[in-house]
Amino acid sequence: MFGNSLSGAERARKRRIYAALAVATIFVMFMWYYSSHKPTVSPGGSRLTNLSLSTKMPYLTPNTTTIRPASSGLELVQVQYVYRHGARYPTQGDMAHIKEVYELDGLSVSRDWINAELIDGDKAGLLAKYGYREMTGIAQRTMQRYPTFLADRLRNPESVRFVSSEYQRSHMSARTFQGVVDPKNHTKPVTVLPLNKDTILAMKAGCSMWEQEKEVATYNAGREVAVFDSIHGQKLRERMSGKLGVKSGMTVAHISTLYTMCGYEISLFAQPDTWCTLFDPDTSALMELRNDIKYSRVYGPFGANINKRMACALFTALFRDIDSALRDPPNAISTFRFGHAETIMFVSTLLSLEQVLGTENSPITGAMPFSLARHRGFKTSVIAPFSTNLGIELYKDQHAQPFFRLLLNERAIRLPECTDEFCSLDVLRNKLGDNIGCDFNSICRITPQ
Ligand SMILES: O=P(O)(O)O[C@H]1[C@H](OP(=O)(O)O)[C@@H](OP(=O)(O)O)[C@H](O)[C@@H](O)[C@H]1OP(=O)(O)O
Repeated sequence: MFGNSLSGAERARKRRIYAALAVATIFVMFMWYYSSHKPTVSPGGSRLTNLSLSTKMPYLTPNTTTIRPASSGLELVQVQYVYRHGARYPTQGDMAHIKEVYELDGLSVSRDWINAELIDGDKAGLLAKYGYREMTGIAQRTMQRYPTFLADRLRNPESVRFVSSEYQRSHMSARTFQGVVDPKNHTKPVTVLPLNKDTILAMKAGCSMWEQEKEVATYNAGREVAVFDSIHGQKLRERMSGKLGVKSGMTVAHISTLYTMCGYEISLFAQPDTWCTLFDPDTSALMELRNDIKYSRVYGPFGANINKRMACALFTALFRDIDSALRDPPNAISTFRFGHAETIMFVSTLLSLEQVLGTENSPITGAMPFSLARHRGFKTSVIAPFSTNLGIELYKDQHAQPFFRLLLNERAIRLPECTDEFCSLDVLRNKLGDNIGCDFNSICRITPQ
């Protein structure tokens, strides 16, 4: 009744069904792998990305609905924010590296990958279109976060101030932010700190001791990057040379520039379809790790001890304003300060925020397993993207006891010494210790041996 033998036609039909199932299975598996490894191709104009782009990371709008309002017993007295400027064009140094890649022997990419704006010296270091947009969006959300507080304070033009470093990118970020917060121009013009007097925003500029220590940090970072390149370089070179048609001469340093170019393409032009197609999320995270070997030593917790002091003049200014506000709350001054990537990295280093931001905080080395590195607290795409910002909110309770809350990139963070994000000001004052009232100039002075 149930003969074992199938007719020839039935056998052929079965073979076709099995073949179709096999093809479908392979297709489904490919689509799963591709979708989990390809960079997010954002809709036109959006800069959303799943790539880790280090200090060239665009500022991604946070979900600010997660910010808890203060409990009814806490009255907001003052807000102070410190920012890196918005997305900017490459500095002269980066433009030179980009030009070198454009001129690589055998480079074969389509014309739209060669973006002249990335090597236009007239634009070097200037705030870019998306940098203005970042600042506008952050200012709008700031107004929404403090709807009555800022409106009340702006009635007294003296009580909201804006300060920037001397660089155009910081100054124009401050002016853009001010234009949104104070459209009627009640407040004073942005105070621009001359570079040779700026100890709080472009603080590295005048610090000889840090400059001297930077040489050592850069040397140490170079040794670790060499270890990194010895482990990962071959695979990276094969991947990139194959994709770009470069026959020889591509170094890992060139690949680092390709990675930087991807960051600028996304941050400045919302363009994920050129150099960024060379990087999947894991490769971009690996390149960020290579960068963070350097940044964590030059500016971060794994370099010279002076890195832990470099934000002391800034915190002295912040606490000068906090103590003044506590003496006279109705006339408290809220200040918005606009600096650079290192401004926030030095703040993070002084506060040891890497311990808040990650579970792995051993020195970032060239041989660090990626499985460990992905959990590190010092990650530049988190701490130092364009427009990165740290806020200090000052409150007093019904007994006039002062409390503070920190926000990093519009998300509340809790110091390990605090039991809640709203925390006694004494905890922050004690944590900062003699960084408040420090003599920055003597810290930076090189004492003759
Ligand atoms: O993106 P990073 O933090 O590296 O930018 C640095 C600048 O370094 P560069 O982009 O050239 O690699 C650095 O410029 P440099 O000419 O001094 O090397 C600049 O001083 C520093 O403030 C960072 O620039 P930004 O203003 O934070 O974007």
